Amino acid sequence: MNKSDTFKDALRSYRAIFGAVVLFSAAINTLMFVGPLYMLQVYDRVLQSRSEVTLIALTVIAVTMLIIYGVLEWIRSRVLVRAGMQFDNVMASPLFSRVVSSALAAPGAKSEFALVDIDRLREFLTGSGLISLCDVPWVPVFLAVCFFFHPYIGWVATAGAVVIFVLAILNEFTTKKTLNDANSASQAAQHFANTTLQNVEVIRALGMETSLRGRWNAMHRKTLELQATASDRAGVLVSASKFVRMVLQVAILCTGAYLVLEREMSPGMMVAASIMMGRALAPVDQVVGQWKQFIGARSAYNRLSELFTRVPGETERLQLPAPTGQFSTEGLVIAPPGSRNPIVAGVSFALEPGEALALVGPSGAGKSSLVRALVGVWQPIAGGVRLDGSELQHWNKDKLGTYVGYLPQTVELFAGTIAENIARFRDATAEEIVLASQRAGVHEMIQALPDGYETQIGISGRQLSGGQRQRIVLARALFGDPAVLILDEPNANLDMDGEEALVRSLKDLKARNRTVIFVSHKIGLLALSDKALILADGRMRAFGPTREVLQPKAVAPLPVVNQPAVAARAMTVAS
Ligand SMILES: Nc1ncnc2c1ncn2[C@@H]1O[C@H](COP(=O)(O)OP(=O)(O)OP(=O)(O)O)[C@@H](O)[C@H]1O
Repeated sequence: MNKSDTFKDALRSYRAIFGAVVLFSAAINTLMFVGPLYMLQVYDRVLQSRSEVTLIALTVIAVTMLIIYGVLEWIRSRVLVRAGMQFDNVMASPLFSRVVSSALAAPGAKSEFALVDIDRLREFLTGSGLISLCDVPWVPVFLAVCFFFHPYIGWVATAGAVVIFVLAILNEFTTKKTLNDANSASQAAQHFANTTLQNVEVIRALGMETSLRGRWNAMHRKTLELQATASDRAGVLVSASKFVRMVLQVAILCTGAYLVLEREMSPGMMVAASIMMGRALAPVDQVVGQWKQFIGARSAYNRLSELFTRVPGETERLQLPAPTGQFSTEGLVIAPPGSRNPIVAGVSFALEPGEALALVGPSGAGKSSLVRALVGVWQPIAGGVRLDGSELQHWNKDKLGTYVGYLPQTVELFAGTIAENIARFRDATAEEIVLASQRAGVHEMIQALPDGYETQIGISGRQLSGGQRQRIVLARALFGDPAVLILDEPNANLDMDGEEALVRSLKDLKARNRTVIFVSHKIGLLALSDKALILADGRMRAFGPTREVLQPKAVAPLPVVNQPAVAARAMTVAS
């Protein structure tokens, strides 16, 4: 059962409000007749009869109708504002989950722009864009009234509407591709700038600013050039359509005056017809003016629709009992997201609660890739990973995160306080946070900071040292006391104190029957492992009790290139 199947399903909840807006637009457009009718009556009745009473009565009726018109406009805008909020309520959470899943499955797909797309679509649907669209069906009604005044008037107004509409279509054809290209170029430039700015220190230290600025400038200029081309083309057409409208005003009055002279129409009808044609052309004109937003909203809709189709919603899982920590893999084959070329193949092992497994192997052997599959961020292309006998996919994703603690090779912290980072931004008590940091042996270090647990850290915790960050990330992994801990090079940035704290944490985890898997070549840590798995060239070369596996003779024959590296590594750790 899917919580939210597709984007279109989610949009359906917006239908009732959309229906209300259409109804309001219908009432508002009906009240548009007040102006022309008033003119007609004043010219043809009041001026003819010279009756002030009629003028007052007509004016009172017209003003009353216009008050209703004003109130309806006001209610329509309030309804649209609330619709925007409801749209956001329905869409925001499923969209965010899909953006995360999409970024995992296709890291280069710039999925984060979906969050901008949703704003663009909402602004169109709940702003003047939708109002213009709702007014368009009234164009034929206003034109029919023009024909009712006189066929000549009707034809002039229809010709005007057709010319303005053709200009709108031309606008679409001449600017659509360029605007889309400009949009993509702008996204690419923004993505480049975002990723570049994450590495400002390297940029400054290595003197890369000029070359990177040149690259960004080129991308930025391309966007501007495309936007300028589109705006130039659109500008010609928008000016042409304004010119056509002015000419039409003259043409309609000219036709009306001619018909009055010919006694086929009253002067009141001439003025009313001119206003009526203005009403008929206004929505067409607005749509021409809104074209750019419309194209933007339509591309946003298409991209969101594609995202919601490509990334299915989270399937609701049965709540499985908290795991004891049995962890196993069978014939695991792993490829990076979006690829079918295996990086790691043939990994099978089983661990009982309380056992520690060391993953060893030369650089590029596939250890981090294996770890990504073990924590469920990469889906295996064959085989499976089981926690307490159930495939990882069968566990609720959020719950799995609390049962399996993870320390990635690249230490990333999020903007917030140390306490929030350790608590994984969940609601947590101070006791839970302190317990996790005590278990990670980092409580004293945090307390020694001027703001302690409330220390604000930037995106990558810049004011903390590499070792401090790594120890906080270990506390984050230990938060909630997960049954399984998977640590990718947990000692990479640690000093002696940090390593001692890590060894104590691992001993404590084992003593409390937690299952631990870690990547490391440090003898101090390997000594704590019960089992070892040697990975080389993406293949499992050996698995078993650490003492047996890390004897040189236990390593299966390796391809010529990697044999010396792994053998040397195995010799080192075994000595
Ligand atoms: N996202 C990815 N897309 C494509 N190839 C990848 C991806 N991540 C890793 N690889 C490739 O997979 C291989 C194994 O990389 P991995 O990072 O798993 O090795 P490792 O054993 O952890 O190395 P190290 O000890 O240096 O961290 C490498 O050849 C790497 O280029």
